[in-house]
Amino acid sequence: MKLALIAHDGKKNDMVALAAKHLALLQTCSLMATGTTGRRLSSELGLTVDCLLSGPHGGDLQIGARLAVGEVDAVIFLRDPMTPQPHEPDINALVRACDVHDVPCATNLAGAELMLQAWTQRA
Ligand SMILES: O=C(CO)COP(=O)(O)O
Repeated sequence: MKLALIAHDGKKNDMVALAAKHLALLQTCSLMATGTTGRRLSSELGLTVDCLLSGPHGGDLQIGARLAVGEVDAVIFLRDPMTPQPHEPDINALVRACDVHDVPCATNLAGAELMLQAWTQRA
């Protein structure tokens, strides 16, 4: 599975904990992530992650571009709904691209858990 992982700063600890919980599955995936998220997953969990640009510098758009050409199977995007983001248009573009291309996109922990549990049962 080609999985994109993204977390806003207020959700990065949640992302690391989620990935730690599902480490065995994620080790079988081809992972990409926005820069800071990816570096944390790599350094703290030893995951191999294709780290793109940081979100505010275009990382969401890079993932969206890959998704549009079939290079992303699913997205976990732990957004922080309480903190305004300078690159809100990029975030909306990525979520829209998921809807346009019917790619599953979990934007909170509960949805991400369901997604990863479903993938674990299929694996
Ligand atoms: O801002 C982000 C997504 O919109 C996340 O980017 P980073 O993983 O580089 O912090």
